[in-house]
Amino acid sequence: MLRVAVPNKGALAAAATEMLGEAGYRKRHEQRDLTVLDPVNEVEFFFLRPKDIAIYVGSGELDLGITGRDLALDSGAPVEELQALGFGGSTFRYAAPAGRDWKPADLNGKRLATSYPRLVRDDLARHGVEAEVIRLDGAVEISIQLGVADAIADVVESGRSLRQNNLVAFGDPICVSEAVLLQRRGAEQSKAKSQLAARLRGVVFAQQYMMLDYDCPRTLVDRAIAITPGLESPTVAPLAHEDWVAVRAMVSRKKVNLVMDELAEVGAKAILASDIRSCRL
Ligand SMILES: Nc1ncnc2c1ncn2[C@@H]1O[C@H](COP(=O)(O)OP(=O)(O)OP(=O)(O)O)[C@@H](O)[C@H]1O
Ligand SMILES: O=P(O)(O)OC[C@H]1O[C@H](OP(=O)(O)OP(=O)(O)O)[C@H](O)[C@@H]1O
Ligand SMILES: [Mg+2]
Repeated sequence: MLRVAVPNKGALAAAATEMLGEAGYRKRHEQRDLTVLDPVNEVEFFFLRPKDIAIYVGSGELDLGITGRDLALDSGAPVEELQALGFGGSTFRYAAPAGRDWKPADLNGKRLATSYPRLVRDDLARHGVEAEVIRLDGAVEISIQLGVADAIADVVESGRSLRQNNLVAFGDPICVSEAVLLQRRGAEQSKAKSQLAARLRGVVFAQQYMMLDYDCPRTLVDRAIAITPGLESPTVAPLAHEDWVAVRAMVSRKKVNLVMDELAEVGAKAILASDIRSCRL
């Protein structure tokens, strides 16, 4: 039985559960359940705090875990990424009161509040900066106003929390994070583990692509398939009207509207874009 850790609350929990559901695994029905057995797929899921997940996986007690890259780095646990999962994206950054041009070197001798002390200490050491790291559990942005810190290092997603507190981010991001599938560093591969990773990869790819179907005059098909080359090659199928063909190709979700505009301009008709739920490439 494969033992897999999943975030039980916070920013990653809903999307992680959703992705596992799309990949064909059993979902938990009760928010408070700490374990779910999926006998069909021979997996047991453990719903844990995202901060703790890398520790369980690094110790070898659990085979796989889903958590944030930043949280995994901060734990210091010996884990490695098998697959980036494309959700829970954020950057982890230094920030300080607006109105001054801050640089990481300015943190020397300052008090720096964060919920990710190891990630921050490692980065300060890389910059050769000596600062006092103050560990807080959350609401870190308010700590400067309340007088316990001079600067912070925190998760930035939209940047709204920084703006609301009149703070500016500075320096390169300490970490560019997203949710990741982890295993213990150097752990042996098993069929069960690679199957779960492949299923999640299938959902990640499916979310990044759309399926495009359209009809195209036979004379224009070369121009059309240059716009939609697909992954290997597009499907071109005959239609009842012999002057026309049907084309089917996967297209990057981000570019799909642009591609549809170009196809329409070339003379394609009945251009349909549909979601892909999962795939194996
Ligand atoms: N807007 C966001 N706020 C916090 N974490 C985010 C956000 N967007 C993505 N993340 C990622 O989610 C993970 C943090 O999740 P976690 O559940 O610990 O934080 P949280 O949602 O702030 O929960 P809590 O405040 O209860 O600790 C990190 O990997 C972080 O990069
Ligand atoms: O850039 P933004 O889109 O504003 O998102 C980032 C903010 O969201 C999170 O806080 P959360 O609401 O989880 O509160 P917390 O600080 O108490 O964890 C995170 O810690 C940042 O404060
Ligand atoms: Mg938080």
